[in-house]
Amino acid sequence: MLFDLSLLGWTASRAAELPDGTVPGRVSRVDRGAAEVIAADGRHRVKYGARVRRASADDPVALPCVGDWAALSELPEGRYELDLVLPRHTAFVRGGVSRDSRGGLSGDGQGQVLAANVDVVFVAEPSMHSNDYADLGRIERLVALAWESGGTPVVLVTKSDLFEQGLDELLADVRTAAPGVDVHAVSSLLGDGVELARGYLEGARTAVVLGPSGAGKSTLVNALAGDGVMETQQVRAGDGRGRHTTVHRELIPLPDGGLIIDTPGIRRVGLYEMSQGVDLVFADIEELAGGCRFDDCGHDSEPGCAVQEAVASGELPERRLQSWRKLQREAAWMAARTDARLRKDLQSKWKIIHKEMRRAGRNRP
Ligand SMILES: Nc1nc2c(ncn2[C@@H]2O[C@H](COP(=O)(O)OP(=O)(O)OP(=O)(O)O)[C@@H](O)[C@H]2O)c(=O)[nH]1
Ligand SMILES: [Zn+2]
Repeated sequence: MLFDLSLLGWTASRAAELPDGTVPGRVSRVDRGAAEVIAADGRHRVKYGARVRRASADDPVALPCVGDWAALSELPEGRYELDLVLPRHTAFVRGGVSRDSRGGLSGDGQGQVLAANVDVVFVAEPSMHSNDYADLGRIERLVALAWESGGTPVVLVTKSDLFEQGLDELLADVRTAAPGVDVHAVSSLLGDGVELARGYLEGARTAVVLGPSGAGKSTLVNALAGDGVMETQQVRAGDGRGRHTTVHRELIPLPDGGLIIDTPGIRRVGLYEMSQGVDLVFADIEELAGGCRFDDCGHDSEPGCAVQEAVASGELPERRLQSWRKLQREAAWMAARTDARLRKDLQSKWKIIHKEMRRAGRNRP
């Protein structure tokens, strides 16, 4: 099967980053030291070249991850090797935090990239969950994660068909929790809002869907992918894996271009480092804070606190301030546990790689 890479997000500016003598491929899945990539001539399973192995031995952030664009070099017999990960435009990075058997948390200072080059982050929050309404605090948290990744959040209030009345009021509340972010109601069941969501993928953009279990993420992905998912299953059936094997695709190309990344890692997103993301979600509080008497005001009981005044006057919902406190604490906690070097290394590493590639580009015959 042939792929039109431009439908997978390949662009001229990406092409300029590709070293001579290599071909591009997009990582659709990784496991056990190898990746599945989609190249123009089809899907391939590829091993990592020496350069990738060396870099990732020092730092797991250099490991290929789903969504990466990679430079592949050709081996005999039509096989490829993954030579280089092209610069990531966005990345979901998780600090090396794991839960031990006793439920405690430990950080090993090693980050991990869960997904790369995600343009649009759909934050799916059910309009109703059991008997509860949409959880605004959870929306704030996931929108912060989305900003932190470098992608653009879009909030989808799912299962909107469960609401007969009051949906507009609910959407208005959700908008206060996500200032500056598009908010839409979606019912995958009725098909409402699905085309609106698809619109965000125009121009071959890549999306993920974040949200709690039962939010309707899979149902939405299926509604968006439609025939696309069927097609990938047929391809899989063709390679002898049996028709009825459920294949969990992690990078799903949509029929009209655009892609959805759906990985267990992204689904289980818990804690990330997210200091900047929190600031963006609480832009209203940040702005009010400009009027506080003290620069380092904690908006608690400090005199001349403009944030407390706004709560008192009803301008700022008390819930927002509580939510801000909670996420601030979490972000500080994460920052203490995530190797601060990680991000710096990540940035300088890409700078060096960029420079190397530019030099290589100039020396092209
Ligand atoms: N009423 C209604 N139910 C929906 C809608 N979308 C999904 N559901 C139902 O909600 C349940 C959960 O949907 P999923 O798509 O599996 O949810 P998920 O977010 O993928 O859940 P996890 O896989 O656990 O993360 C299923 O029973 C769906 O049929 C919708 O638009 N309206
Ligand atoms: Zn203050």
